[in-house]
Amino acid sequence: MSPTALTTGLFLANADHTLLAPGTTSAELETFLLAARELGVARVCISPTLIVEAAGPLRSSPVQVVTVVGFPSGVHAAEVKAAEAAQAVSDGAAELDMVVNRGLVRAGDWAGVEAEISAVREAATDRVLKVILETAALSDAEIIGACRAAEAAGADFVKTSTGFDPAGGASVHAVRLMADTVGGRLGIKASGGIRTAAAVRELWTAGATRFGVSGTAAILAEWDDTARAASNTGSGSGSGSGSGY
Ligand SMILES: O=C[C@H](O)COP(=O)(O)O
Repeated sequence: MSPTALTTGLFLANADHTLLAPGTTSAELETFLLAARELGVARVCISPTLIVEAAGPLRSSPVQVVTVVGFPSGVHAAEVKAAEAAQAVSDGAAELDMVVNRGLVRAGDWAGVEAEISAVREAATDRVLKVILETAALSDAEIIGACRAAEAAGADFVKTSTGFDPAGGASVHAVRLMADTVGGRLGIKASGGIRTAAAVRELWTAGATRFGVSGTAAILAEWDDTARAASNTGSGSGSGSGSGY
């Protein structure tokens, strides 16, 4: 099934405009948030210690806050990730992007992977939960296993990448594999190294339903809705489900 054409509006509704650089100052955060309002993105993804501070610049705007848990390595104890998630909920995050413990994934310890995702799920029962797999550092079998564990633990999305790992970011191959495994039941967030409108369209066609992008302004600057016919010719498994999963 071909996905719905990805218009500017649909992209904005499914974009998590991202600023996760360590060392971000209050002034940089405010500039970023005001730009996010101008761009019209549905959400911003920021570091957990900045959530409370973001409330001021986002006041009276529909922009929601996404934050990260166990970021970027994922090698935190499940209890620590759960506590971090609980704090983020209390601070006002609408969505949580947790980094999975990649060592557990590579060891094939699916019960362990499911247990740590479940711990975060229980700490944030009414928030959208995404599980970052760092797909560029995993084999296909590991990606499939991690997607299944995320689904079993009650996650809402699986997400390709932190954007900070030397192994790389989102790929069409990984997104297609994730979509083939849990697409239609879980959302698929592509993130890390997505710099062009063409890349966004390609990932959408492969099955991505959400985009984590720091270069949102540059992507929008070159966006051309008349190119949407081209995005409809792919044979990916994307659900094209708008702002849902
Ligand atoms: O989670 C989102 C990523 O950190 C964004 O990566 P990027 O800066 O390469 O767009």
